[in-house]
Amino acid sequence: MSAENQQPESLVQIRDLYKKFNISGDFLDQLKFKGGKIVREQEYVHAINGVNLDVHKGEALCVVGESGCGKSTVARTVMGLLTPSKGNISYRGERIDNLEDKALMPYRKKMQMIFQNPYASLNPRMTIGQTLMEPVKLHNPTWTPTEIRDKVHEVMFSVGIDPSWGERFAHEFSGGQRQRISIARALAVDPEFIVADEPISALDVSIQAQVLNLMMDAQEKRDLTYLFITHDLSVVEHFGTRVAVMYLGSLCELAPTKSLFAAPRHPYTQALLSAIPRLEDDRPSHIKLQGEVPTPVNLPSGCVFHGRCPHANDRCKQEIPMLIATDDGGQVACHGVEEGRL
Ligand SMILES: Nc1ncnc2c1ncn2[C@@H]1O[C@H](COP(=O)(O)OP(=O)(O)OP(=O)(O)O)[C@@H](O)[C@H]1O
Repeated sequence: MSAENQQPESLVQIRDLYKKFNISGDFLDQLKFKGGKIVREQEYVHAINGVNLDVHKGEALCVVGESGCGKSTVARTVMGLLTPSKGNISYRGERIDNLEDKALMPYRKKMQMIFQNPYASLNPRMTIGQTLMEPVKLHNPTWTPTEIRDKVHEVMFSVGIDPSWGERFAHEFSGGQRQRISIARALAVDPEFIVADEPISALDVSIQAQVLNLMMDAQEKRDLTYLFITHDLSVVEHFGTRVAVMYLGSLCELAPTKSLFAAPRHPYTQALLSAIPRLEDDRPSHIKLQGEVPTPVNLPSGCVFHGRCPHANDRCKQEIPMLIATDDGGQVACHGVEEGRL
């Protein structure tokens, strides 16, 4: 088989994933007076609703969408920080969402996470050296102190933090430097896969590009795979191999980055992209969506986007669209595209 016909290797598999959060409050909050009787009612936020997604080895898969669409919940569920309400997560074909702590250890070494806020994610009572040494020791129990120190120095150097600063505390560093240290902590255990949840959005605009370049550099040198959560489409255009677009807990489109920006298929993706300021004259005019995103407590019937979609018909109001394959190797969940109307 020629190289271009080969299927990409799937590193992480997200299957039929649902996550709902119980927001009913305590027992007394749940009691409601209805039809002359007291009844107990539970309320849920339906944060993820049937997401299927594969992360390919070596890619940077960006997940985009407006605030509250479920991006972070996908990231946290993949990392085992949240338990799926339904569905499962596999790593190289092995299910990991139901593993006990001990069985999960080898995967914790392979899978690392970088968080949005470098101020909150570093322990203020530990020196940077201690912060970086801790995971190296944990995941390499047979290593000598010299091997551990060498590894810490190597990752500090690779993220542009002087290894001689190991005795300093997190508060002695700027936001950009702290995020570099968080990246170093993730890299210190030689992971294969990194989930980065809005890793640059808390940083000054002037240093966002530096941190992004650092992550791209690390990807190339260390053969990393990223699941990159962001609301910033200009970041995606530079960083992403493929893009997954989410709306109200569902995946509406998945496509190679170039195709998505050149020819978005889903009406929601088209509206999102039309909002990016561009210099070219041929840019599509801004598509202004009607109304607000509905509440994830009471999901709309049919396509979750139908209430705001300029192309919705009766079928869209009733039937949930399935993801269908597109010519460019992507997928789109839209009745209009499937019917050839769009
Ligand atoms: N622990 C929780 N309890 C209740 N609701 C939650 C919880 N975590 C997330 N949610 C809700 O789930 C939905 C999805 O949240 P999530 O943080 O995944 O979205 P997001 O796309 O990452 O948004 P943002 O970019 O603002 O972080 C939102 O409605 C959010 O309020």
